Amino acid sequence: MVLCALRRQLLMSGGRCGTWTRLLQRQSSGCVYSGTDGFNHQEIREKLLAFPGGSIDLLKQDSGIAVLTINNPSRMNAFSGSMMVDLEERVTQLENWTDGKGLVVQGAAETFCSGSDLNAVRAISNPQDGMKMCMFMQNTLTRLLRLPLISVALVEGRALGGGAELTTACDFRLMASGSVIQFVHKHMGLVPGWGGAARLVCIVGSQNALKLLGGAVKVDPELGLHIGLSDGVLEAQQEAEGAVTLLQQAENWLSRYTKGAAPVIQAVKKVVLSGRELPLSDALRTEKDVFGTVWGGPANLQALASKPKHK
Ligand SMILES: CCCC(=O)SCCNC(=O)CCNC(=O)[C@H](O)C(C)(C)COP(=O)(O)OP(=O)(O)OC[C@H]1O[C@@H](n2cnc3c(N)ncnc32)[C@H](O)[C@@H]1OP(=O)(O)O
Repeated sequence: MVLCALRRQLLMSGGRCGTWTRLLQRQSSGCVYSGTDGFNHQEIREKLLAFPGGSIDLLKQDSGIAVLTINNPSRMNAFSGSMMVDLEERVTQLENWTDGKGLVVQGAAETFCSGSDLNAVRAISNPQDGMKMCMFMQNTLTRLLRLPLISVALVEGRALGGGAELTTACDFRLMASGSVIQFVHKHMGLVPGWGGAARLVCIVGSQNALKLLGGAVKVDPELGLHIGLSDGVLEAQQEAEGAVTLLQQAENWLSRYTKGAAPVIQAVKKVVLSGRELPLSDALRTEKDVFGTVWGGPANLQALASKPKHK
């Protein structure tokens, strides 16, 4: 239905073929770039695999909350090329997880992620390869943000450069005390390229985004909360019996939004996503279609049978 609405809208406005094709593809695949943009997925995948190291680990749990771990501790969880490919594969697994409701994205060994692996960056420092890597990561992070799961980045230690961008590809961010999110790109003679600037503007507004990027500002938990980049602060507890780890705290925080049947939670994410990304008339049509998937469904019938009072 969304495709039909888009098609109608573009035909009526005399939309150009390229724009039309791009919009249709974007809606159907979740990706930003495809062959029509000169994006050769296989070619860039092979280039990235030439820079190995680390891994992206996925743990799907019976609770419906999965944990995705950026794992390259000897480089402060910097993204090697093979980790970029790994991330894409983990996102595909999550897209196919019918029982999924939530996702926590964390870094291994008490720090989040220090961005691109600078060794790989040095080796592919020509603009053509840089843009290919950037398209690959934009596609993957856009698909991550569009997952029908409610996601939260658990930021411990540092989230720098591409690591800061990764936090913006989650629905929420929780910062541990002492943690820092910093878009250090300016200090590297760069701007964000993994979609982090566009997403940051949506999260904190253009004024704050300009300050954060222009000043490469270190965002601590207090500033994060103040500008709306962070949705909560977590305190690490001394290791002892009954102590709750930061990951458990993040899962508890998320569970208030993931309580309930998976199709309903996934539907919640879909209607918010379409409201965020589509023009109003298309978002309304999507909302109607998603509504149709839950109306009269098992969770709806069960709720009706229990004669609820919402006091
Ligand atoms: C579009 C994407 C744009 C980008 O992401 S550009 C990359 C932005 N990130 C950076 O520039 C991070 C540079 N690194 C740093 O500032 C510091 O290493 C950092 C993270 C503050 C940690 O400082 P320290 O606690 O003092 O630890 P350290 O410097 O000794 O680091 C430990 C080992 O990790 C390595 N490392 C950290 N960040 C890395 C990175 N991004 N790529 C490759 N290696 C990285 C670092 O070289 C060191 O390795 P080694 O022990 O010297 O072999």
